[in-house]
Amino acid sequence: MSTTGTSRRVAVLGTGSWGTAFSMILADAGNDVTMWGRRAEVTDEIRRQHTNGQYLPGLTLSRRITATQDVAEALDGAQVVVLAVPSQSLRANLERWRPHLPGDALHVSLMKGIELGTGRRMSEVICEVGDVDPERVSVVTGPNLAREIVRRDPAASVVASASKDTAEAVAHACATPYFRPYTETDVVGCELGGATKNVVALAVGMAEGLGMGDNSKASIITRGLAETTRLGVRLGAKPLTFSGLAGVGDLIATCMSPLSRNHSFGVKLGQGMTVDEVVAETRQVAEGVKSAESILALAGSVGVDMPIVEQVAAVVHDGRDPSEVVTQLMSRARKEERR
Ligand SMILES: NC(=O)C1=CN([C@@H]2O[C@H](COP(=O)(O)OP(=O)(O)OC[C@H]3O[C@@H](n4cnc5c(N)ncnc54)[C@H](O)[C@@H]3O)[C@@H](O)[C@H]2O)C=CC1
Ligand SMILES: O=C(CO)COP(=O)(O)O
Repeated sequence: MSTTGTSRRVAVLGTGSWGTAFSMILADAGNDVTMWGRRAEVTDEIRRQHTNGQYLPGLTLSRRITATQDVAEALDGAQVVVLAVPSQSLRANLERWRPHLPGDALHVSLMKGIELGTGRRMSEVICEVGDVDPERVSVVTGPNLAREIVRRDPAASVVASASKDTAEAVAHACATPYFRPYTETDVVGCELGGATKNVVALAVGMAEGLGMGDNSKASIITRGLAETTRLGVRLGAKPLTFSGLAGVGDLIATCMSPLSRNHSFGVKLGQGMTVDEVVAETRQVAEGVKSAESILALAGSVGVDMPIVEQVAAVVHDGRDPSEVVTQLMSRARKEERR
């Protein structure tokens, strides 16, 4: 694999699917990567066998990638710190990691969720708890299913930061012949797009599990985009961000792919499993399950109507039957499409 970036020392905190796939991208781009993970069996396997069989079976990792359970070791000398843990665990993890975070490093969020209780985006949690300057924080988001990325199938993505220089530096560090990052300054729009598409994918999955076809799924995706844009614009995002990779791009990938954990979670709910049953057999994070509640609360706090998110939250938190969701959505008062 040819390299396209200047070599940097990168710490990737999180050894799940996306932390591992993104480490592969970083190594292919010429960087040296130290991953941090909680479980010795995973970090030992990455370090000794150059594989992560639980999350990405069949992948052989570059010798540029190593792994440790010691966060101080992972962060020592890191020029870029990549955060890839489940969104709802970020705050508690950052509280432990804070003493070791290199003050001059660029921080990159790979996470697609909104924090429960605070309604904060992940970059906000990084700035607040990690005490990081917003100009040194960026977000990588877009249609990037980890299991396709590790096949090195071509994909595009967005690196968003308040600082154009930071976005450019991070994009440079992760550009490879199969991974094409675009830069963006609309951090709010990119993070809301990434978090909300997971909830919409749950709804699309439910429709599929109930036996509905492509008209139904396309309608949910499109109306999901409308309510995502409504919330984003109210919170200061640029409307056009939602027609880009962080909006439509990620919605299409996540809502249509059987590789999406959120989509698959929704399918199982539609087929009649309970949330607890699906959680029990799901070993990876489906962020939309928690973000449905936090996004709904965020929308409520600024007076934005999000009927699809509301119905998903009713299913995953209040046990509403998915078939009732359809009736609820279809019986809403008719209105103009753009309102
Ligand atoms: N997998 C994918 O295709 C993509 C995922 N993302 C986002 O990346 C973020 C991470 O997701 P994945 O790596 O896919 O999840 P995953 O479920 O594959 O891995 C999560 C990792 O975090 C660890 N973990 C779980 N609870 C933890 C805790 N309390 N503290 C510290 N570590 C904990 C797990 O052991 C695992 O190593 C999510 O926000 C997800 O939405 C974004 C783009 C693509
Ligand atoms: O964010 C993703 C693709 O861009 C991954 O989606 P899932 O978390 O639903 O697998």
